[in-house]
Amino acid sequence: MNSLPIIDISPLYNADEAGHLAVAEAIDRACREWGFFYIKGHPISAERIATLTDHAKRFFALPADEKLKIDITKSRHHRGYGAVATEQLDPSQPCDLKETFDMGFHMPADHPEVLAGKPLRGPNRHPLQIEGWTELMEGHYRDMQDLACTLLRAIALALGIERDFFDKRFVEPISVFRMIHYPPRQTATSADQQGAGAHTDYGCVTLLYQDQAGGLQVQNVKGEWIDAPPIEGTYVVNIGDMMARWSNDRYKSTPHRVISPLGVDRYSMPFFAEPHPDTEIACLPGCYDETTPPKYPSTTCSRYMLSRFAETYAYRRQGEAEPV
Ligand SMILES: N=C(N)NCCCC[C@H](N)C(=O)O
Ligand SMILES: O=C(O)CCC(=O)C(=O)O
Ligand SMILES: [Fe+2]
Repeated sequence: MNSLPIIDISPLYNADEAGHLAVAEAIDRACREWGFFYIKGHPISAERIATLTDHAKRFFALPADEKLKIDITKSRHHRGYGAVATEQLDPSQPCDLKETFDMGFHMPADHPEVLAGKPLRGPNRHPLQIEGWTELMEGHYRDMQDLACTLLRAIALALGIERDFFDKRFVEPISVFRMIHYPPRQTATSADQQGAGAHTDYGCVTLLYQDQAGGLQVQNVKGEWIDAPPIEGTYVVNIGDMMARWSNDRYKSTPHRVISPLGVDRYSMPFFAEPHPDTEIACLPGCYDETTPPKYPSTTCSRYMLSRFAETYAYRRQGEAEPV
């Protein structure tokens, strides 16, 4: 078994319970065996993807000083533009050869949680130079959160917990929508300067749109890297570490990486689904018993996320005060 499953999730959008169950079972199997799968039959249109891609290309083509007006390393709330080498997903490798735009759940500056200085809470920082950007991205963020919650309801069904377990926890979430530009790799031998170093994701589930350039690789059970090639009209979905903790490793959080293609630009757009920051992440009922006790101590979403950020962002590692 060396290729990732493709699951048609359209039955989740109609009322037939048998259809929901069949999809939940397919997702359950994929999460146990791979922690990775493709979905088709989702509601994000090809036009939406085309518009987003056009906006991403326009943004990343701006001069550096324009992009750096929303520099993420100068954002108190972890929003905005990350230049090449801002992030280092694999600490044993050079910094990632990619630039990024990150947005989250928008909270106005006068919101009580923002005034209280709660980590990761605050307003989005959009590139105002690009007309229509803010409306497009804020609408897409809501649509991606809805899609994530639809998948999470199927996961809840598979895990035998209340169907709305995750919906309740994803109110005012810290989910992130990110756009990524991977500049082309110049020579065949520069494969070790990775677009994204090997890592596991931090959150619950990640929903990834990738363009046709290729380069995403996933580790199989034998530890070999296999390609997760682009498949038109699909999203790649993967389990993150918080879901692995919640499910006591019933669901795998699988290492993956991006080897930038030679001589071509690559664009991708992951949505990292992460719950409300105060959510407790502790082994779910039904995921442990006497023979398999909980493997991870309980933590909270925000505590866990901040510890992971500190490992992969050089500027957060240096013990600098939170920037403005
Ligand atoms: N969730 C947030 N905020 N992510 C921003 C960094 C993305 C890196 C990482 N692979 C990840 O799993 O998150
Ligand atoms: O760009 C991709 O295809 C994957 C990116 C990724 O794994 C991440 O940002 O966590
Ligand atoms: Fe990832």
